Parts: sequence; structure tokens; C-alpha cells
Amino acid sequence: MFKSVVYSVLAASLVNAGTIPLGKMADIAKIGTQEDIFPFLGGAGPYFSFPGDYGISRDLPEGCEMKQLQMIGRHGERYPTTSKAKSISKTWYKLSNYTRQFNGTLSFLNDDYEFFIRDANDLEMETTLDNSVDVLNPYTGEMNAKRHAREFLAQYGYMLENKTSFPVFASSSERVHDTAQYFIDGLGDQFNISLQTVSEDESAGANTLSAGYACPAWDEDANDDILEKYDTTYLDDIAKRLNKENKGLNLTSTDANTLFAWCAYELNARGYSDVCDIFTKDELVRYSYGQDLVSFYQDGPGYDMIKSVGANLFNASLKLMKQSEVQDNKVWLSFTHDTDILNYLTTIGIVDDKNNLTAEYVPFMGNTFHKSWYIPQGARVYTEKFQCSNDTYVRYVINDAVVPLESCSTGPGFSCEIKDFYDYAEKRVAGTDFLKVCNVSSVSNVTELTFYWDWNTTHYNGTLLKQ
Ligand SMILES: Cc1ncc(C[n+]2csc(CCOP(=O)(O)OP(=O)(O)O)c2C)c(N)n1
Repeated sequence: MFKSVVYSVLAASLVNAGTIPLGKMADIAKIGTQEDIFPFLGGAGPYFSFPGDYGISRDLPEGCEMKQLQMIGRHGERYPTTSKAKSISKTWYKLSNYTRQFNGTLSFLNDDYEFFIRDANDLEMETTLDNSVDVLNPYTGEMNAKRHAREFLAQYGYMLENKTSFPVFASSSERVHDTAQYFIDGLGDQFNISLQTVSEDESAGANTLSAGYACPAWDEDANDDILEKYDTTYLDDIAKRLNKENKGLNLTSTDANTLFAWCAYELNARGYSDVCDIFTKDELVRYSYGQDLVSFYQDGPGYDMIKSVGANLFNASLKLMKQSEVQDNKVWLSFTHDTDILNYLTTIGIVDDKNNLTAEYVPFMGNTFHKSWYIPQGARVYTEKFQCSNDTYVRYVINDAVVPLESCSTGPGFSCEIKDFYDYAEKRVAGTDFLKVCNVSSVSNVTELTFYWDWNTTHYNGTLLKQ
């Protein structure tokens, strides 16, 4: 199985590059051996299916008919952002200027290590077969989106049988747009798809897939008093260990923190990373929980304004759902950023908002919020609306797993009966006010999300941004 993946990646890159790519044999042995750590990288590393799968079948329950399908996806595996690349390069600069032999887990640097960021033009962008450091990289954003498209066809292809022309929506970040295009390419040329690029500039206001960018009132530091309580001595320990093994090396705890991001993005770009082997399993758990905390208190249930931010998209989702009988289009596919998806899941209430995460220690009992489980690279959240006899139901599928709503799951396949769902949803959005809470009017006078309804006449063609 693994060999065939490797060979098909190799064959494809031969076709694309037009030259014979040269890989080292050692790479074949390393690729595929680090998948256990993907869940500990805060969603920066390659895609993996939701580990909290309850075992509920993804199949449409017996005797039911799918009425509408919505999908909100994150772009796929990518290179670091410009700002993250700056910190990684700083740490690389220290390591590359070290003149002695490396010892311990840094020994791999003695063997002609090639830094994984080779071209500044790759920053912020998807990893692809062409721009991968190793020709055998199985974790490119490009292939992830294409594979997702094939899986989508296998699971829901019947929804498109009589409807080969439809729109796909992407926010105007270049990596998001590129992911949508790879997904479209993966569907194959029997479809006539119109890619709608919806501006994520703040001036788009409410008419956006990325409400976060139209939310000037959002404050990254709002919950810093909680976040700074998290014990980060594990980072000092990593730096001390590496400095002790390598006399004269002056890595700091900031470098140690950066190495986790290095590990994640190198996996996306190369297919494996020797940097990932620097950490003990306990350190990975501590880092991972640190990422969960930041995410929970900046873009999840721990920040009271987030329910309002996510309501912009959730209200649109509800409106589409209520129109399923009259809408010609039955499948709504959209791509955006991780934070936007988490905002949306927070409003839905499918991530736990009863237990605020503690920064005092790493909790285990009852802790279900793991950032990487919800929003890894290539994350995908499906909303299924289906009818069984005379009743209609809704359920969510997150990263390949059916995830029931805690208080509404008595329908077939642990779905929520539609009237109960609408009551539930009404309570979730009660009191939310995206425009007011975010102070949208200070950056835009657009007060409504309309692209799902006016795409055919407006044709969205937002300028692509590297953000
Ligand atoms: C509610 C909210 N408003 C504004 C921001 C600011 N902000 C930081 S990153 C980002 C977009 C996502 O970027 P990135 O973390 O690079 O995610 P990716 O593209 O990898 O999914 C936004 C809108 C935010 N995180 N949350």
C-alpha cells in the first residue's frame, strides 16, 4: 500500500517537473513513520482523521435520502507563513553557524541537511508535488485536496448525478483558492465548476468566508492573563538538553518552541522531519496542550465574542438548510482558514463549551478540546441534511467521523431531528451579533453574507492575498 503511494507520487512528479527527480533511498524508510505525532502539532502538520471517532457509520442511514450537503474546509498542508518562517529561519541560522559536530538528536545536521525552506515564494502557499523538498512527499496540500475530492465523490457522488454545473467557494487567500482549485481538479472534468473567490479583505464585511478578518474588535491578547499561566518550563528543558549535548550552542526556550513548528511544516514540505525526533512524547503532549489553550481562548469557546464571529457563517448555513427544497443546488462546498472553521464550530456548539480549559495543568479527564483534531491542515466539516420517511434530520461529519450534537442525537445515525435542530440552533445564535461585537462598521458597510445567493450574477473574483 505504502509503496504504491510512493510510486504514484513519484510518477506524478516525473510528469510535472519534466526532469528526473533524485531522492535519497533513506527517505523511503523515514516517510510514513511519523504519523503518530501529527495530532500533537497544533494542526500545523499533515491531515489526519478525527481520532475521537465514536464508530458511527458514515453511510447514509438505511432508507434515507440526502437532501443537502454543506462542506466547510481548510486549505491543505502548507509552507509556514512569512512570520513563522522568520522565527524558524532565526533558529536555523543559529544551528547552521555552529561549527562543531552535533551530538544527540541534532546529529542529523551533520549529514548534509538541507533546510526545508528553499524559496521565499513558497511561504504562505500550499505544498505541492512540484515544490516539495522530497519527491516522495505524500503529505502535500495539493494531493490532500485531490484525494479529498475523490473521497467526496465516493461518499456523496450520487448528489451530483443530475447536477454537473455548480459553484465552489474559496476565501481569497491564495492557499485557500489553490486548495479549492486542486479539489476541483480532483473531481475530474465531467463537471463544470465555477470557482467563486470571495474577498477576505476586511472591507468585505459580513459577505465573507473569513469573518475573523472583518473583525477589528477581536483582540489576540484578550485572554493573555489565562494563557500566561501555562507552565512552559518544558521548553527551557529542551533548550538546556540540546545546549548540554552541544557545547557552545545557545538555543533559547523560544528556539525550542519554534522547533515544534519546524517539525510540522517540514513534514508538510518533505514528508518527514528529523526535527520531530528531538522531542520526548511528554514534551509533545505539553506543546500540544499549549496549542489547545491558545486556540480555545483566542478563537474558541474560551473567548466570549467568538460565538458572534462564527454566527456569520452558521446563520448562512441555517438559511441554506431551510431553503433546501427550493434551491436548485444541493451541494455547497467552501474553503477557508482554520480559525474561521473553529469560530463556526464554536457557534454550532459541537466543541465543548461547558468546561473552560485550565492553564494550571494539563487536564486529561473529560478534556475533549484538541485543536489539531478539529482543524488539521485540510480539515473538512460536512453538514448532512437527510430525509427518512416523513422526517428530516441533520448531522455533522468532522474529518471523516460523525460527531453528534451532545444534546440532540436521537435520530438515525445519531442525527438531530430538523425541528429540534432549528430550536437548538436558534438558542445557539440567540444574543450573538457579529456586526456589533466585531465593530464591522468601522471597516466595511457590508452587513450581510450574500455570496451563496448572488454568486451567479455577481461572480466573485477577489484579488488573491498571501495571508
Ligand atoms: C476571530 C478572529 N479574528 C481575527 C483573527 C486574526 N487572524 C489571525 S490568523 C487569521 C487567519 C488564519 O490564518 P492562519 O492561522 O495562517 O490559518 P490557516 O490559513 O493556516 O488556516 C486571522 C483572521 C483571528 N484569529 N480570529
